Amino acid sequence: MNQSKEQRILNFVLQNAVRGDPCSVLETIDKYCSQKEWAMNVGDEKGLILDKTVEEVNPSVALELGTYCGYSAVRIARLLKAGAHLLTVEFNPEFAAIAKQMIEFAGVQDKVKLLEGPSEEIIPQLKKKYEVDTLDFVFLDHWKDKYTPDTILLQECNLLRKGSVLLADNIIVPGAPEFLNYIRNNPRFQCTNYPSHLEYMKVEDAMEKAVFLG
Ligand SMILES: O=C(NC/C=C/[C@H]1OC[C@H](O)[C@@H]1O)c1cc([N+](=O)[O-])cc(O)c1O
Ligand SMILES: [Mg+2]
Repeated sequence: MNQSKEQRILNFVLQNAVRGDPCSVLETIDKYCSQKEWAMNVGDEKGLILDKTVEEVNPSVALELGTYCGYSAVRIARLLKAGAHLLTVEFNPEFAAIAKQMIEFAGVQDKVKLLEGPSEEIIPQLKKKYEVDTLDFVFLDHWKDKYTPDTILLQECNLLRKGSVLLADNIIVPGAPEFLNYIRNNPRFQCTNYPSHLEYMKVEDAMEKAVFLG
């Protein structure tokens, strides 16, 4: 059976990146996906916005929704301080299997917990099953129509505290209009827009940062 694109991306990393070097893994994925096959990693341009936000928040506990191949999990984990960790949620088993290998090859597995399943099932388990008190940082990059219901669910599960930072990818492409409307009209969030470009393309995209005001 022929390989998936995600398997080809992983193989390219295993053969060309430096084991245990997260930056090398990121560069190698970006090289493959800009030169050979496009894939929906946050990429190097929007990745810089992600980096700056993670460095600013310096989270002890971070959540990512939509792991895919693990590019942004590696990107986030490489910046986490000692003792901090990232929980990343992926419901597609094939993607989760690829991401697990990607995270281990990058050497950040001790900082990342990959949770396989639908976000709406996992979010309500974070406190009891995954010993989360509150989340300092949340990266939303999964199905765009799940950004809003999952943001509401995070609040209902008391997983956000005053100052928790949400960062959402793909505000323009594929777009998350309902989320943008929800979050920008919600007095409990302070929003900032970061114009950028769709990964590996000359197409406009943007990220939206939303700080929970408690
Ligand atoms: O659908 C996108 N992401 C959501 C992926 C959602 C889920 O697809 C299967 C897997 O469970 C993954 O989590 C997406 C799509 C594009 N795009 O240009 O089509 C660009 C992006 O950055 C994206 O994150
Ligand atoms: Mg995305």
